[in-house]
Amino acid sequence: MTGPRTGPAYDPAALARRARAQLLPEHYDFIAGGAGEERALRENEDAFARLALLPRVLRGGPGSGTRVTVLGREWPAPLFVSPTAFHRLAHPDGELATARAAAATGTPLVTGMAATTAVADVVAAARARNPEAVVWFQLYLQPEHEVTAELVRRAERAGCSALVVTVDSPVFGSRTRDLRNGFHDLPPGLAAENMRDLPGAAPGGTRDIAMWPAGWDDLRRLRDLTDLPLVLKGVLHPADARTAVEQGVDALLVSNHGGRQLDAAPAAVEALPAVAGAVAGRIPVLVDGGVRRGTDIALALALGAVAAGVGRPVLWALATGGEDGVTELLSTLRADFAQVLALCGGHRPGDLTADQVVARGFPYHRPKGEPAW
Ligand SMILES: Cc1cc2nc3c(=O)[nH]c(=O)nc-3n(C[C@H](O)[C@H](O)[C@H](O)COP(=O)(O)O)c2cc1C
Ligand SMILES: CCCCC(=O)C(=O)O
Repeated sequence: MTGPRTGPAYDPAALARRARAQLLPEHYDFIAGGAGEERALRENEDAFARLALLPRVLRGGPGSGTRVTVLGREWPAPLFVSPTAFHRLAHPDGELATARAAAATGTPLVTGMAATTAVADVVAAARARNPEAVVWFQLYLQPEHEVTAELVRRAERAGCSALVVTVDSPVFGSRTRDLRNGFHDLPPGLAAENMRDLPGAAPGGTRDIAMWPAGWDDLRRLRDLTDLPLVLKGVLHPADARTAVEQGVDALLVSNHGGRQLDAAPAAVEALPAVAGAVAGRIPVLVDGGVRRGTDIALALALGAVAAGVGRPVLWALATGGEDGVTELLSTLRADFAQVLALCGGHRPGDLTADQVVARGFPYHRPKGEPAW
C-alpha cells in the first residue's frame, strides 16, 4: 500500500457497545430506544444500508473540500449535531463537553430545549473554544405563548443563530424501553435547565416540557416573535414541506425523531427525496436519523439534503470519552465523508447527485420515485 492511510478507523456499533458498558441500563435504554416495536428506529440505519453509490470516474481533481453554505453561514462539512435531551445522563460535563467539541471541530450544534445545561452556558462554552461557533436552539412550541416567548428570548440572548422547531411531537411517543424500565424522571441533581424560572414555574424550579399539538397559526405567532431563521424539524410529508415554504419557513429538517415518535414513520432517508422534490431548492433541506458514517452523509446529500445530523453517536462518544470522544467522532465523520466524496468523483459536496444512488440487489435499480437516468 502506498500513500497515506486516509480512511479513519471507526466502528459505530462498537462505540455504542462501549457506551452501554459505561451507562446505567435505564439511561442507555433511554438514549438507544425508540417508540413501539422500534421499527422506525431500525429502519433509519437499515435504509442507508439498502442504498449504494455509483462513483463517477476520471473527474480529475483536486477537490475543493467539504465546505457547504447553510442559511448564509459556511460550515466546514455537511454535518451537524442533532438536538438530543439530557447530555449529563451520558457524562458529567454534559452539553458543555458536546459544545466544546462541536465548536473545536467547527461543527454546528443544535442544543436542545431539554438540555441539562442552560442555552447561555452552552453557547458560552462553544464560543470560548471558537468565537465563530454556530449554535442553534431546538424548541418545542409550548401551550402558553409567554413560555415560548421567554425560551426564544433566552436563545436569542445566548447568541443562537436559528430556531429548530420540532413539529413531530403533538404528543409524546411510547418509548417501550422507558415504560418497561419505569424511567420517567431525571436523577437527582439533573434538571432541564432551560425550563427554570419560566412563567408558571415555582421560584427556582423548572417546568415540564409540554408535547402539544401546535398549528400553523402558532408557527406564524413564533415568526412574529423573532427574526431568527426557523427550521422545521420532523417534516416527512411533501405537502407539509410545501406549506412550510409558503409560510416562510427558512429550512426543513427531515427526521422521524430517531424513531422515537411514530413507529410507522418511514426511514428519514426514504422520506428525503419526496420532501426535497416538493421544496425544489427554495429552502435548504437537512436530514437526520441513522447517519453513522461518511457514506450515509454522501447518500443524504445525493438525495437532496444540504447536510446531515447525528444524534445517538454523539451521546455514545460523550459517554465513552467526554469532550475528546465527541471531538474524535466529529473529526472522524468529516474525514470519512471527505474520503467518500473523493471516491465518488466529487470535488465538492454539491457534486453528489441522485443519479448516483441505487437500491442494492441484482440487478440494482433506481430507488422508486427517483427519475431514471
Ligand atoms: C436521547 C435522545 C433525545 C432526543 N431528544 C430530542 C429533543 O429533545 N428534541 C428533538 O427535536 N429531538 C430529539 N431527539 C431526536 C434527535 O434530534 C434526532 O432526530 C435523532 O436522534 C437522529 O437520529 P440518530 O440518533 O439515529 O442519529 C432525541 C434523540 C435521542 C436519541
Ligand atoms: C421531554 C424531552 C424528551 C426528549 C426526548 O427524549 C426526545 O425528544 O426524543
